[in-house]
Amino acid sequence: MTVSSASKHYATRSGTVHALDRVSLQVREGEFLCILGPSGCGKSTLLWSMAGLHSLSNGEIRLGSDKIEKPHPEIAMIFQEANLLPWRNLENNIALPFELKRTRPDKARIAKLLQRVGLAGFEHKFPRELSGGMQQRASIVRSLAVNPSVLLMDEPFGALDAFTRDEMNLLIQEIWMETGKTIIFITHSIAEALFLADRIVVMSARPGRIQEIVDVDFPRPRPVSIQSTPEFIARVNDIKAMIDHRKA
Ligand SMILES: Nc1ncnc2c1ncn2[C@@H]1O[C@H](COP(=O)(O)OP(=O)(O)OP(=O)(O)O)[C@@H](O)[C@H]1O
Repeated sequence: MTVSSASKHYATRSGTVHALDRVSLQVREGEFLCILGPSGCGKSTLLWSMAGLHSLSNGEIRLGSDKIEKPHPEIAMIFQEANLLPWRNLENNIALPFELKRTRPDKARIAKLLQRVGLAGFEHKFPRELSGGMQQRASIVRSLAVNPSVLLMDEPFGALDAFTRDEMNLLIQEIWMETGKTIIFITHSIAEALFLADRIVVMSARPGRIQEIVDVDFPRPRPVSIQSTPEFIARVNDIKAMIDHRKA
């Protein structure tokens, strides 16, 4: 995916908000890219534009030769909230993207994915009967069921408790290693970005710009315990200093 000089202004009652300023980025096929930055730096604006859910004021985003101006079948998005429909059971929630595309749900693929994320046997449960982590796993299945090549994740685990978040980070790492999908993942957490990413895009606050792109080369699979190693902590501090320095 290629982002070329993407800028976004929002017109509000109190004036124009300059949310993104000439952001250019080449996302490599199959990479795990994390976007890290303070609240309000335009991370969601950038991701939503990549999903074709927001239009840019200037610049363009492409997947291969396709210009992204509306949702694209190869690009799926996962939000902070699982956004399952409360009146549908899991199976019918996962079937929704197929219904929208007027195609038949790929039952074999869905069963495999449910098994993969530990939700086999829960097909007939309703969202209220599931924990937050389980709901988010279901939303991952819903996104992967249509087999997109790019998965956009907007702080998907931000609302979960620390243990569930660790579990979900391990799961998404495994899924990424197994499927080779391109994942673009927004987070506020330096540790989460370092745990997951091949590269971290550090953004600066308004107007949102790319401050720095950091390569992360810890070998995979990365265990949760890597986060307490001196090397990991040193990298967290490096990025923290980069962000603090920018504020000064
Ligand atoms: N629809 C909108 N109308 C007006 N201003 C908006 C709109 N959406 C976002 N903004 C503003 O644009 C800026 C960037 O917002 P955005 O949500 O992209 O940032 P973010 O980095 O994702 O923030 P957070 O981490 O808090 O979710 C913010 O100042 C926000 O208030």
